[in-house]
Amino acid sequence: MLLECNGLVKKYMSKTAVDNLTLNIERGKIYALLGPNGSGKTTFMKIAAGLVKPNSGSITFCGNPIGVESKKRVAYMSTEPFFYNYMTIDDVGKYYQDFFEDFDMKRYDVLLERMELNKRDHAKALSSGLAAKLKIAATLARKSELYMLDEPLNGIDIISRERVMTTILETAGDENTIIISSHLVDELEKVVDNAVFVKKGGIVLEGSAEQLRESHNKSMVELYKEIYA
Ligand SMILES: Nc1ncnc2c1ncn2[C@@H]1O[C@H](COP(=O)(O)OP(=O)(O)OP(=O)(O)O)[C@@H](O)[C@H]1O
Repeated sequence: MLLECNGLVKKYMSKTAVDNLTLNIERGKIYALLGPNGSGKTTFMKIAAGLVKPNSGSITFCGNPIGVESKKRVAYMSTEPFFYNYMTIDDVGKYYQDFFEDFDMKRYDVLLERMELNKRDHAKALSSGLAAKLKIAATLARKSELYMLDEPLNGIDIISRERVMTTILETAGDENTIIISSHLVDELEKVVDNAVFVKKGGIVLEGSAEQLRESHNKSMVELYKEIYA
């Protein structure tokens, strides 16, 4: 198992963001992490990325606790901006290269081309959609075993979304694992292997997307509406 979580709890003061979450993530699969605003998706990803410590429960990556070693092998893309105002797109690549041993500049160049981004442009001058594409390019340029992308399609126009999703899947490769959180269930439905429905910090439904569709005789969009309406 790539990631094993047992009874994870994370509280922010009196607010329980992740509540007794138990989940196994398998290698080589694509996961949709689904749930309404405030359901705990980001907090879970931050725990798995080693940025937030759970109050209780356990989480391991390849059998070892989350820490310095796992951080080298896990690429996490947050919803927050990550570059400084002075940076060009070229600088963003160099900055990432300094931070991450697995960052591949050639791969970054290919991704920039796919995303129609120019290395000389200033990151702060990009439209929100282009800035979203830059974040994806920088994250995917790492040769990681687990990619966790928090709302990667936010701000990206409907025409580009399919191309961006294809780029994500092709770049990550079949042997690696992707967890994508999104509200755009219909966009994910076409591409994911597994779906995890989160509500109030816990998992309410989880499994292979195909099996969930078959056993409930509903699309993921219909299931989503049923669970959260
Ligand atoms: N740093 C923080 N301090 C206090 N409360 C927080 C903090 N981060 C998250 N929370 C709270 O924890 C809960 C879960 O938040 P989280 O961001 O994990 O949800 P989410 O499912 O990712 O939501 P969204 O879809 O809106 O991004 C929310 O109620 C949120 O207000």
